[in-house]
Amino acid sequence: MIGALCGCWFRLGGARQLFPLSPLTKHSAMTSKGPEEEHPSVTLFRQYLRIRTVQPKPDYGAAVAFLEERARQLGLSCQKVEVAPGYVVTVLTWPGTNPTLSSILLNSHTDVVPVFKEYWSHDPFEAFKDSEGYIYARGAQDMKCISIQYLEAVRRLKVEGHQFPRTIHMTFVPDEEVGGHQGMELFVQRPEFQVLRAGFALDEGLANPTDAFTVFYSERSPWWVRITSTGRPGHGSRFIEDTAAEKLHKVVSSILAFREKEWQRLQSNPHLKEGAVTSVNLTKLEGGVAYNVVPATMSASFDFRVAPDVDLKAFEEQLQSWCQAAGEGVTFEFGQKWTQPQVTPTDDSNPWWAAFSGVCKDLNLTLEPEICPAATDSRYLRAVGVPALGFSPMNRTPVLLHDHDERLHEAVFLRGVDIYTHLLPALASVPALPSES
Ligand SMILES: CSCC[C@H](NC(C)=O)C(=O)O
Ligand SMILES: [Zn+2]
Ligand SMILES: [Zn+2]
Repeated sequence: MIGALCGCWFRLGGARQLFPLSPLTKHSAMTSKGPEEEHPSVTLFRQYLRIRTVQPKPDYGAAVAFLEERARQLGLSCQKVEVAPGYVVTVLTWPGTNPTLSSILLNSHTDVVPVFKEYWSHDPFEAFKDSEGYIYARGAQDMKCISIQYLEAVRRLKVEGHQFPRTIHMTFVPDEEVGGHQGMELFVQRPEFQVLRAGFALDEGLANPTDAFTVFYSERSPWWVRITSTGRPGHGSRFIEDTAAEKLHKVVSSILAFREKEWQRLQSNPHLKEGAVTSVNLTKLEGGVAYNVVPATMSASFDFRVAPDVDLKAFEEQLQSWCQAAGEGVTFEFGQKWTQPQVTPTDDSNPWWAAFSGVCKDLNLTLEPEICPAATDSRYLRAVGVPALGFSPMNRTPVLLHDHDERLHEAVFLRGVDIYTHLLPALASVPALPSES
């Protein structure tokens, strides 16, 4: 029964027949009627979504076991690299026919962000599918869909008997949602990573509510800055001079004025996208012990996201001068400071981009190349010289990552499998680069 229906689904997803139903309202036409009719790729996706890899205590063991089983089913080798105690990077490899060429790295993270269960319409770890075909789950968009799409695209291509010159590695990494410090940041420094000889990587992007697909070619640099102001303490009833609060207020005003300037720059230029300007938010205020005690120390924490074209040395000097202008005893420290922003070229001088965008053009997909406003594991890959694109093939889909009721329509998910089924042959067949001959 399932086999017969699978055949039907595969024909629907065949080459050049991608999503023949154009408007979003036609999603329901590709919806399964009941569990017995569900596409097996969707069933696999829902199984993966049920694994509780939720921060701050992800069940990584269950995810790794799931991936090992996928490797077994697909006939792929599976390597486990423990980059820190309990933090395993799982690598599934489909060898290419020409081992002298660099490889394609398909990256996804296994962890997901926490939920506020009371705000969800369905249990976020049940992977409930409603009658229209929407799958509700934490990780449905970010980014368990992509892990399964990679696996299912590879499975289809292998079943069809394809082989490509370049090796394809699928890396499944932990810890991304808390910064990747125990995941990709360590992995790229390991000999096991060097051995992969990654020439190009795909990683996560973002859903796009329009007909177009977002693709990230760079990221803003996260700078988390804590400003500490010290001043004269005393009784809350007095006019004390040189207080910590007064000086902190000055710095906060300078930074919020800068925020306003960047916001206006974004608003007034329709060619600029959010990732192209520097953003900042005041995210923490700390200090004080009682209403009537003027504290000697107060601090403010900011989440800066610095655009990739900003001179970082000059930007740090700007921070310094805002603090100095506020008075004596105002200092800053970094909670996070990324200083290696890289841009993956999006013109035909980059053969990886030519292959990626060429497939999208053939499939009639409109791309919106942008700078990622947030930070993903792509930054670690680009920093070690691997060009990377952030791509989550979800158009006509509201951006619901990290949100309540994160969900993805099964037809969009399946179309994503089709898209990778076309992308992988092109990327894994990019001819030898000058550096490889
Ligand atoms: C800077 S480490 C934290 C990483 C996190 N990534 C995402 C995608 O939300 C962020 O940008 O805040
Ligand atoms: Zn993510
Ligand atoms: Zn995330």
